[in-house]
Amino acid sequence: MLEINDLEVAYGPSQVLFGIDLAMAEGEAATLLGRNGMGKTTTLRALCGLEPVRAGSIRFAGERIDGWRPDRIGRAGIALVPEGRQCFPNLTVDEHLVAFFANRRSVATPWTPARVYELFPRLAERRKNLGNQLSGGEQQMLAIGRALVTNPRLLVLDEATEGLAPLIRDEIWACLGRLRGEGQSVLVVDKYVEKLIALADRHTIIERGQVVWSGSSVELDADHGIWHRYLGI
Ligand SMILES: Nc1ncnc2c1ncn2[C@@H]1O[C@H](COP(=O)(O)OP(=O)(O)OP(=O)(O)O)[C@@H](O)[C@H]1O
Repeated sequence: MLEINDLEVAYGPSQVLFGIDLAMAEGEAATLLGRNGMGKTTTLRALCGLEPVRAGSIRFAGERIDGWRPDRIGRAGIALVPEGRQCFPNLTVDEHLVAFFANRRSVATPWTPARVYELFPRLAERRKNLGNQLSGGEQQMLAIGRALVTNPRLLVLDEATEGLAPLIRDEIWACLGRLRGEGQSVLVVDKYVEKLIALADRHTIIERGQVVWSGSSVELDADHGIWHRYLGI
């Protein structure tokens, strides 16, 4: 479903990705790991068309999508839950979900605003609140809901548990586990390796814009030397 080959990205003269490879099959959950500033967010942003690709290729669902505009990539079925949530301050919760709802692939049981409210009852209580009137946890739930109602083939989450209270974080992990159980393909960047091992099938670790390790949850779980060496844990 997704194949990133030899991806290179630069911010002006400063190159930050030096040939990232990553592949995912439909229904898989994969992670991208690495210390701060190693290029995880940049990889996700390039995948979503938010940073220009300098070299390499990105194929999704049989098409080469590098060079496409972000809205086209979104319509092709990739939805991003961005770092920092990026909820619209002047739209209500309801407006976020209604504006983004689409069932382009005609899935049998699509994510609708009503289903998102079942998933996150706290959001239902806040449905008339504006984006800037929500707590961090509520904004995160809204960012996930906004991505889900596009009914994506691939859901991409960048640090979705960052800065949240432990109970809310657990709620987000439970939500991701449920999505995974329903067969949703997910690509996750996060810091909680134990949670990610439980959630995902495959992991890719990057360091200074290059892949330094990739393998299964079993392999990552078995070798804490990898955690120490590449993740500083
Ligand atoms: N807009 C930008 N302009 C210039 N350099 C940038 C920009 N965004 C990121 N960088 C640099 O690119 C490198 C990779 O950053 P990136 O945000 O992709 O890392 P990351 O692995 O996601 O880290 P973090 O966990 O801190 O978000 C870093 O050195 C960062 O300083």
